Amino acid sequence: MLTEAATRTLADLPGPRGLPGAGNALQLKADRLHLKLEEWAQAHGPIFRFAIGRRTIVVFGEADPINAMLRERPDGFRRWTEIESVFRELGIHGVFSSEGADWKRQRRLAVTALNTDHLRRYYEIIRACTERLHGVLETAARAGEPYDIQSAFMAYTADITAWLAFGYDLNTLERETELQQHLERVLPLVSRRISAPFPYWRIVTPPKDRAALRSLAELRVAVAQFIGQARGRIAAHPDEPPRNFLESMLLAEESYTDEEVFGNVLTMLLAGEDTTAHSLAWTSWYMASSPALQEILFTEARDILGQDTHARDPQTADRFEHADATLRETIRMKSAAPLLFLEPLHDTTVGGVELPKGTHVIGLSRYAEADAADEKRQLAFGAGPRFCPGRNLALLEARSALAMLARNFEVSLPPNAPEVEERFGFTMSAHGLKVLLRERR
Ligand code: HEM
Repeated sequence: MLTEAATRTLADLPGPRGLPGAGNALQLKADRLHLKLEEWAQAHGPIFRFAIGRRTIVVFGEADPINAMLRERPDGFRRWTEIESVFRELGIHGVFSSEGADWKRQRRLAVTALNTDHLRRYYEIIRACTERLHGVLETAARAGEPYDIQSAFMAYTADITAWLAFGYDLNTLERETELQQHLERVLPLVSRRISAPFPYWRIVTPPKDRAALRSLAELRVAVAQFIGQARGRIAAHPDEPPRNFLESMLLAEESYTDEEVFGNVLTMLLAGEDTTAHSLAWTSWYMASSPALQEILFTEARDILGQDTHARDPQTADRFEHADATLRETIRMKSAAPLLFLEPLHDTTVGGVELPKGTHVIGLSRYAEADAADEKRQLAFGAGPRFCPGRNLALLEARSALAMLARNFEVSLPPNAPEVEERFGFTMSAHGLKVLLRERR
């Protein structure tokens, strides 16, 4: 347990002035939450408090106390209670939203499914999706119109995650499918509900929520298909060991409920799609904004790939040092997860502040990272026992896509394009990003 001496209580902390009853709720927009909190950290210092309705929230913007809390899980800290209840109510409750013993069991399977050996054995999946992505970008380049590259990256990451974690080839890259639009609506819904001052959805369902709930219902139908296929494969080859996360859940001795299997399939899709796709989208924005960076990435890709369009094996994918460094720096500056939601399970003290059990805490991972040059203290993928198990997959698939992009296309921003904005919807996306692509020979 954290045992430092407390010098301040919650009441002693600085913070923005709010209104009686509403607190600071009226100063916050759900889709710009991270920007407002970072602005308040500048104004009030790295540890401050604000309120949404009657709920006081303590914000930490320094790497050390955030790291300390993350490392105290699962016994000292948990994710916000609302994360579990909202995910559970929406039927997407899995390893991300679980706690305690439930989390431990699911975590083991997730880590095994996403471990480096497994990924390298199945690199062919990443390669095939990179080749498809190349085809899709080629068509966009020939059309010559401003192009929504973030959607293409979303299809790319959804296809890889589904194929690797469930053995199911969605092929949203090449097939007309609405699955991706459905996926895109779910995390913003989660975000609205978690940060709501009260459970508004018990009283009224706004149109945005209704659309997201319809999407969730469609996703459940699609997920039932993956599970049906996996059960079919297991029945046909009963002696073979599980080949992926879904088969491990279906074959595990300690059986998983249908709700847990569903929840985890959706959790993996949601965790694996947005984060990596947004990071790739921001990287393409940096490329489009910096001809010098683009030249470095192109030269590296041409030197390694020659006339080939993409990396055909994991050893080649590992050679793109500049692409890797660009991705890591992008993930640091344009963090897909700029807010980490924590809650102490006992009364405790962090950063000299007394935190009673159940206090809502937010860690500003990007803001805190600005002073965390040491990679061990960086927070873009979290830290401690709940560190992102998909980090290596994210970096491998992103490297493969970025090397392909840099080798085959020049990326630019359309003339007079509106400014690209950071938007928060549980993950942080590049809102309004459109690029022009030109094929390289
Ligand atoms: C650039 C890409 C990604 C970023 C920035 C990212 C970031 C994060 C962060 C910050 C967390 C919370 C960690 C913590 O609480 O300490 C997390 C958790 C998680 N991520 Fe990722 N992630 C990425 C890609 C992926 C991918 C590709 C997958 C899987 C396909 C994935 C699966 C998960 C899961 C299952 C959890 C929950 C772990 C747990 O609660 O034990 N992530 N990720």
